[in-house]
Amino acid sequence: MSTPQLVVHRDKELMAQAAAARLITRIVDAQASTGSASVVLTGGRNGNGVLAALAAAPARDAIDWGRLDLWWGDERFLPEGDPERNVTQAREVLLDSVPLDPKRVHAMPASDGPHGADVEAAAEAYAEELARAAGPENHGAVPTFDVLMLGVGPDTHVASLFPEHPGVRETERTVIGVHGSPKPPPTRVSLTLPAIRSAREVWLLAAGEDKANAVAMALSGAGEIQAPAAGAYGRARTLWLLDTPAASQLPRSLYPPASA
Ligand SMILES: O=C1O[C@H](COP(=O)(O)O)[C@@H](O)[C@H](O)[C@H]1O
Repeated sequence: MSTPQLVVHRDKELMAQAAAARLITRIVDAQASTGSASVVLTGGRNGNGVLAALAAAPARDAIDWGRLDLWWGDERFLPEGDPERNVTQAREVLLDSVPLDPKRVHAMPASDGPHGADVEAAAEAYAEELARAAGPENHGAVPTFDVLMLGVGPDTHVASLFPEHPGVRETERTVIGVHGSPKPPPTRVSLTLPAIRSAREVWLLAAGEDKANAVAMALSGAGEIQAPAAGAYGRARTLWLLDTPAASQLPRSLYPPASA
């Protein structure tokens, strides 16, 4: 488990641009040292903000897009192409404009896919896809994720793991079907906390005043059942990327010294 590090940026635009710059560097470094990189994307406003900033960054051309694996932390279980699906939004803001290898874009199943409306079967299929990509060095059922990004909801949810919901208590499976999500749509697919915690680096993204309470709660010792974001950390690094409004309720003792 790595201790959370906080970086606070002036506003959400700068936070997204800085996170995109950081992501480019991380991907290029991973590709230089191992030949490929593996990144887990998040949906939501902040996740899409980072992807839009990445699309606009000239340095994006430093990435070898054909040697990048993309996975998702969660998905809204809706038909293929639905505008509310995280993958649809990611395609629109970035993925359709870069030369990815389609075989390396691991979208979570849609509700009109091979498993139909059976979200448990869809979750199991994604768990199998992850397991197939895992190597002997992974000691587990998921491949090495270089970076796993998570948006933080105003209620402290990450991926589709909601406070006090059954999914946040999962300790065995890597992927679950989520029923009765408090945030629409009610049916979702999500990585679990054990899968999230297998990542090398976990980056939590939160911008805006509506996230301030969640950020303060998750970083002030709340348990992961009440505050799922508190249970999201990486093996080597846990980075909270915030803007000033999202950091506004943090106790001064947690506020990073270099932030303004
Ligand atoms: O529904 C979801 O919400 C969270 C947070 O979204 P935000 O718009 O409040 O930043 C997101 O991380 C997750 O991937 C998504 O499915």
